[in-house]
Amino acid sequence: MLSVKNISMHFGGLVALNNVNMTVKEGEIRGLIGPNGSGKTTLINVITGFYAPTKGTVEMGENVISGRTPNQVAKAGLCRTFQNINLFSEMTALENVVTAACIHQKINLSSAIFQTKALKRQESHVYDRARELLKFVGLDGKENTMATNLPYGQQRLLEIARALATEPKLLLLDEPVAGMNEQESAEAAELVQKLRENGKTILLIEHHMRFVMSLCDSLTVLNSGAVIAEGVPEEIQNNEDVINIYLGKRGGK
Ligand SMILES: Nc1ncnc2c1ncn2[C@@H]1O[C@H](COP(=O)(O)OP(=O)(O)OP(=O)(O)O)[C@@H](O)[C@H]1O
Repeated sequence: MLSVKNISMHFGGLVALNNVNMTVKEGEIRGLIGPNGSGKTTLINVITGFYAPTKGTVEMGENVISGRTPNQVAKAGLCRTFQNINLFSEMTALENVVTAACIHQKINLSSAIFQTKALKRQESHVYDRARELLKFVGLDGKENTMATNLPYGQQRLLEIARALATEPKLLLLDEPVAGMNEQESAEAAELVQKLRENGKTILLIEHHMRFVMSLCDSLTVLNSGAVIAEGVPEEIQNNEDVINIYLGKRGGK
């Protein structure tokens, strides 16, 4: 579904990514791990169109998406959540999801001015879908709560609902459980499982090793901008290079 081909990214003289290759298969949960500064965020920014790579291509199915804008990438079926919460804090939970859903709506000027029946039908469909998504992530009853007034764990769930509103084929979750307590991360793990059962393909960047190892079908490990290992969680846990550069350092929490 997603193919990262020979991607390099240079910032001046600094080589943040060096010839990275990665394939994410339809329906899988792929983990992307690596120590701080290994290039995970840079790779995500390349995949989602925030950076144009110095070299290489990113493809979604048959389409080349590298070099396109984040909006165009979202329209091609790839949506992300952010490491730091990136919600519209002065909007309600429902409004946050509705706003994201609008990228798929084709509203022409005359129907907006004349408030046609078709437009009203479209609007009511968007609101229904947004309510459904809030329920799916466990936020039913919170529709009218301001995003900023939700507890931290629920704000992260709202981010996921908002990403889902763009109907992505591939959902990219950037450190979804960062800052969550154990109970919240267990709930987030259940949600990610539920997403997979619903046919979503997921690329997950996360430092929380137990979360990653229990959820992912396969993992890609980056170190100093290069892929040093790929495989199922058990292979990665037993890979000596990985143990030395990453799990060993962090004690595999
Ligand atoms: N916009 C930028 N300009 C210059 N250097 C950058 C930029 N973004 C990232 N880098 C550098 O690229 C390298 C990879 O950083 P990156 O943030 O991608 O790593 P990471 O694996 O996501 O780290 P973390 O786990 O701490 O988020 C680092 O040396 C970083 O300083």
